[in-house]
Amino acid sequence: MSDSLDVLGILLKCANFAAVKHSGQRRKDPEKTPYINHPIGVAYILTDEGSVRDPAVIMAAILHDTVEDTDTTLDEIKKEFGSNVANIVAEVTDDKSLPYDERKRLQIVHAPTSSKEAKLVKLADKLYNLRDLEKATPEGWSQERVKQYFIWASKVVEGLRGTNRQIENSLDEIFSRHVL
Ligand SMILES: Nc1nc2c(ncn2[C@@H]2O[C@H](COP(=O)(O)OP(=O)(O)O)[C@@H](OP(=O)(O)OP(=O)(O)O)[C@H]2O)c(=O)[nH]1
Ligand SMILES: [Mn+2]
Repeated sequence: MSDSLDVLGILLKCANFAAVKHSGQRRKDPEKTPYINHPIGVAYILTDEGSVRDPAVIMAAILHDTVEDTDTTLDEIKKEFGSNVANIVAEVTDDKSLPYDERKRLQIVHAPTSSKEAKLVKLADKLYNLRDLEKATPEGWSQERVKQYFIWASKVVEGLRGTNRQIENSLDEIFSRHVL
């Protein structure tokens, strides 16, 4: 009982931390959805669709864009949530100082050698973003850019396979509609 309460407490600490860090940020959809909907939704894909129960993976999912997109540092994540969670977040964090094309290329290169925990977060992140892309075109994106994102995401997912059948099946359904 006290163990499960500890997990609940730490998960809500994570959700609160991410909400504070992402506050003020919006998604690129026409409704300008609060950004926090994305990390919460990625974590929910893992529990609800992927049947993932590892708290470190769920915590990393909630935190997965804080270092990339806010002033959060990996040291801060390590201090608040431990090195296990911080290491997963590090694996799913792009180096924003690199040019766009290089960042995108490195995701394809690094996918196959990622840890299982990082692969799970990456799979759920891609599934969430591809579902968003099917719903609405992000502000300022051309149809060609949308098409290229589907193709690029399918290449990243190639390197993440053999990790979670349910999530991979959902991704394959999307790719069958968009990637020839
Ligand atoms: N589809 C979609 N994406 C949106 C929306 N609003 C924000 N995003 C974010 O945009 C990112 C994809 O856009 P890009 O231009 O390719 O990437 P960039 O932000 O790294 O420059 C995703 O980042 P990410 O989560 O770090 O993932 P990834 O693309 O790096 O895998 C996604 O979360 C939206 O309305 N729809
Ligand atoms: Mn993300």
